[in-house]
Amino acid sequence: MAKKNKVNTSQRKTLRQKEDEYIENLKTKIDEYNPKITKAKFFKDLPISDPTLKGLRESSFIKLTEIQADSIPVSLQGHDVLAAAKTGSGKTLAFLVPVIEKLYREKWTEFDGLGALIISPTRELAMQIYEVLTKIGSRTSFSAGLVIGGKDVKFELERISRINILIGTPGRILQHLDQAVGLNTSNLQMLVLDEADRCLDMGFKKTLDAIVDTLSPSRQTLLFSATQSQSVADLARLSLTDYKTVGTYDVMDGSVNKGPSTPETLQQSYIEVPLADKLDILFSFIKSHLKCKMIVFLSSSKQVHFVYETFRKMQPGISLMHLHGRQKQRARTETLDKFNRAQQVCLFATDVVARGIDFPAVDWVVQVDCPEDVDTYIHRVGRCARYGKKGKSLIMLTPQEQETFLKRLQIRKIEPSKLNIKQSKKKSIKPQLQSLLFKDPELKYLGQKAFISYVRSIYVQKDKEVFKFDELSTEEFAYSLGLPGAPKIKMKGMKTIDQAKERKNAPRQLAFLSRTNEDGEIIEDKSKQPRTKYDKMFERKNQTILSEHYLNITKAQAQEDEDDDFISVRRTNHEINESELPALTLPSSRRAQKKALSKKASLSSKGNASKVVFDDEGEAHPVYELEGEEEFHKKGDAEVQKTEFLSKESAVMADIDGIDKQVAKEKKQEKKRKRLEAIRREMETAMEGDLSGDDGEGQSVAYLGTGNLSDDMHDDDMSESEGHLKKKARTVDYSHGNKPFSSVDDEIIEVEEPQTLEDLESLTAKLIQG
Ligand SMILES: Nc1ncnc2c1ncn2[C@@H]1O[C@H](COP(=O)(O)OP(=O)(O)OP(=O)(O)O)[C@@H](O)[C@H]1O
Repeated sequence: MAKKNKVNTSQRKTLRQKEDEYIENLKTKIDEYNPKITKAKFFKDLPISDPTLKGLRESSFIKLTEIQADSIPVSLQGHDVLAAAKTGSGKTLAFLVPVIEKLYREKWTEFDGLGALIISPTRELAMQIYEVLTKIGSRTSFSAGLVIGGKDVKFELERISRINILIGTPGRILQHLDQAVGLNTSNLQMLVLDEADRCLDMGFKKTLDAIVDTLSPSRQTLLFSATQSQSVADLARLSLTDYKTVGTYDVMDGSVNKGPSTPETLQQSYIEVPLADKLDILFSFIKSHLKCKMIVFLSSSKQVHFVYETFRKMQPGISLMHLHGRQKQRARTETLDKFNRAQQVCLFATDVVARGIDFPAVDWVVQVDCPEDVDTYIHRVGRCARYGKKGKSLIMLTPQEQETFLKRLQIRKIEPSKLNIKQSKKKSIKPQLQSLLFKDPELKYLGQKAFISYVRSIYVQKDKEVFKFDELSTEEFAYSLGLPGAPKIKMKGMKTIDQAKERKNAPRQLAFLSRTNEDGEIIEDKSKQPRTKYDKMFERKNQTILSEHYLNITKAQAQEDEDDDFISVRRTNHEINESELPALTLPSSRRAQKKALSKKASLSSKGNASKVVFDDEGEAHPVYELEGEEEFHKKGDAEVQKTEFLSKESAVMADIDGIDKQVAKEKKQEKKRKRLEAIRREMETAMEGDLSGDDGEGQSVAYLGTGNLSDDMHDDDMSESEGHLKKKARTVDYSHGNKPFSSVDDEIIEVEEPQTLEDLESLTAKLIQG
């Protein structure tokens, strides 16, 4: 329902004049503000407009944090800013307030197009910034857009041209700049690079350079990060002009080191743990902190997945969640939402949430795997002890990592205290893990993947003084995950590859010779032979060998495994143990080679050509070996022996049959599961429709104050129709009604409160059309 409050021309003129005067007054106050003399304590002390102040107050932001007090006045004065401040110190507001204010002072309207661009490294962070912006900007009239996912260009073209403040991830923004004619940056007033260090770490350097290249040099740029590095300094040189530095500095040239980059309210500790005991310690830790909210960092998605799945089965007594980059955006958003609301919960995560995300009231950050560097450490622990609140962190360091990593921390003035584990609290979960993996081939598969990704992560680490690949106790580590043995891993460029090459280049026949047994017979590659039923039986009985079913799962999942070209798993048991082979060496001289290959030599090595079979103990017997008659009769009546033999054999056959049926059933179930999964995925894609182009990511465009993003992004199990039924009617004032000086006719549009991203989109469309 649209109402119209009529304002006549002269009233409008007066309002416009008042607005101009108000803005001029604001500009004077900004120019007169001397940060060296005045240090504002409250937002109200700053030269900022009433609508922003109201938005801040309504969101309970009254007092300034240090970085806000230091940087906002400088940014308001129009300088480029390079700001570094500790995690959780309030950097988001430090750049959002100047952004809103700049557009306000410029009397920006939807017709002026893009006024500010905010780039953040991850989608979660972009959403968080968007959410804060919609809160504090609720009293302004700018439109804000979030671009974090795939989208049909035509759909975006219509909307993006009317966005005033665009927030997004680097790749997505560049795509827009490349494709969307509607995204016109010629008018851009401000560029914000949030978590610049993280953007660079994630390999966005070129993308950022390309974005910066397309923007007008007259824009103002704010560059924020929690840690400083040479690459941030380089980026600053390229993207900032005549900039002011604000906040803490660490290791930059000519910079001042103002102390540790971690919050004072954070109590940090470390513990020395052999790699193979980490999960035991982690489980005990969780069990003794059931009333806490904690984030547990592991180095890869596969480890997160494995630990989450196994710990869930062992039920430590606290709600468990997991979050990593390989999950769909929808699942990630949902988990973030649930974690934020929960009070006692343990979240297993990768570094995808290490930076920037503002989790409320986290008590503990536990780093099970050593971070790649001190910056990552700082960001991880920064998920707690935010905005002056207390928090605790624990890092597990292996004896190999400990000394050097502690030194690295010390250089940055971070000195965690040592914790010792009480012997009474130590409890091994290895037997439980082994039993779980024994029973469930999928868990075993996850365990193998976790093993590989950890070993791989150590191999690829840059800091070889901390991460000592050669000192990894792989067998013990595999055992600690519940695996029967360490999967064989081949790393590109390692010795084994060279050895393989050497072997490959040797004359073929000689290579065969080197694989002959003591009898001169060639040991054939079993995998090339057709597998008999008995081979299969053996595979099933022997738990250390992959079953058919298990192999099927591994094949199916291997396709999605990015590591495959880098490393390959092979079960130890499938390998011929070279040390057990006869010590044959390749003849070195040509003469010796010729001799070795001569027919005579070959025949002499083969010995007697009569056929033999081997018993369970490996003893050779002639193929037809009849039992002595006397011995046979000693065993009892022939008829009874026959019956016994038949019943024994039929019992064996029944067993085998049972196993075969089970395998067939499992195969069928697996097929069904995959079919259902495919249908589910299709349905999801269909439901996401236009909203989600390539990978389920979303995009939204909305006028500020149109609702809470997390609500909008939240996707309940509820069906779409149910979702619509639940909508509440809500009135959104899209005019300048709340602004002290309005230049547009007051107009009220009644809209439904958005529940989902789709709702938010359609609401935006309505507003734009309106
Ligand atoms: N002036 C303020 N008054 C009250 N709370 C504030 C204020 N500024 C920020 N906060 C709160 O402090 C928390 C941390 O803020 P923010 O996420 O902006 O920190 P950050 O410096 O960006 O951290 P990180 O480096 O980890 O991204 C948030 O919950 C935010 O709401």
